[in-house]
Amino acid sequence: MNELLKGKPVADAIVEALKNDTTVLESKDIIPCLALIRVGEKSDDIAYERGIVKRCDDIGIKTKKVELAENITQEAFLSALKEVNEDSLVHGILIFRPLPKQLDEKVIEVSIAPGKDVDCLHPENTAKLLTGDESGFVPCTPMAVMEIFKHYQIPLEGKNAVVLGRSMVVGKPAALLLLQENATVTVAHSRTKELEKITAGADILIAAIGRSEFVREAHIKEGAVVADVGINVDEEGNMTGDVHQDEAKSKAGAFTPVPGGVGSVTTAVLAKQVIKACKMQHK
Ligand SMILES: Nc1nc(=O)c2c([nH]1)NC[C@@H]1CN(c3ccc(C(=O)N[C@@H](CCC(=O)O)C(=O)O)cc3)C=[N+]21
Repeated sequence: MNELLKGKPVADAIVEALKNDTTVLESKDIIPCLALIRVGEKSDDIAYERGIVKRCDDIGIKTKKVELAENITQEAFLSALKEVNEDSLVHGILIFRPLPKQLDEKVIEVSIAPGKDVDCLHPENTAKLLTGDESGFVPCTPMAVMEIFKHYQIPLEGKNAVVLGRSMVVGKPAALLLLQENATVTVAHSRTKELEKITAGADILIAAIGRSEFVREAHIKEGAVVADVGINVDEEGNMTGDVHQDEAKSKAGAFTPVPGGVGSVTTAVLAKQVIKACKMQHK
């Protein structure tokens, strides 16, 4: 059996639940609002921004675009951030990354209001993720993977899960979330020896290395569940994942397509966290 784990039904289910929330909030004259801080005009930031705005519009979440010049100083950036931190009409803040070199991400991370940090930048939220404290926010992409597993009722307890990649945005948080669901977790990365042997033992494989079609047939255990987090765009504008789709199709038991998989759930998870932030701020 080979199941395609499409993102759309997962995103639709999340969105339906959120629409109830926005209706209730609206009856109390509260409009949830997400501030999007973009520095410069990078095409992948703009692609993500477009997806976020469309999703938020549909749910009834307001978006406030904060567009800053590519050469903005650290001081000016922090003052723009302070403004949305202190704006009581803004409930969530997302900063597109990576930021240009003149900006110090370490300082920016601790400057975002933790209660509005829907993308889990602030160390207070990463600490909550580590300890399993659900009052914090989780990075949207690994959360999207977990929502897909939940929706398709993929058992995780006691399973061998291998996360390929160790970034703060996907790999590390994915490992923690899988651990919380009682999987046995291995984190593999570019320096891992005999990588194929390790991934080929995985019941659950999460590919988050950022290399187009890196995961081939030999990496995949027969019947495994494969989640592909990669969004790679080639010169012709075609989107590919970190997994070779045809080879996953012949070997995996279930896998997420690209496009139309994890990426399509990410904005729904982001919206969910904005509603969570909004509710917390109006308690
Ligand atoms: N703090 C932060 N978090 C990010 O996750 C982040 C970021 N900054 N900066 C930019 C990159 C790039 N990125 C994209 C996401 C979706 C599409 C995209 O095209 N999504 C399609 C669906 C893709 C699919 O179906 O797989 C859509 O929304 O319709 C592109 C690019 C996120 N990033």
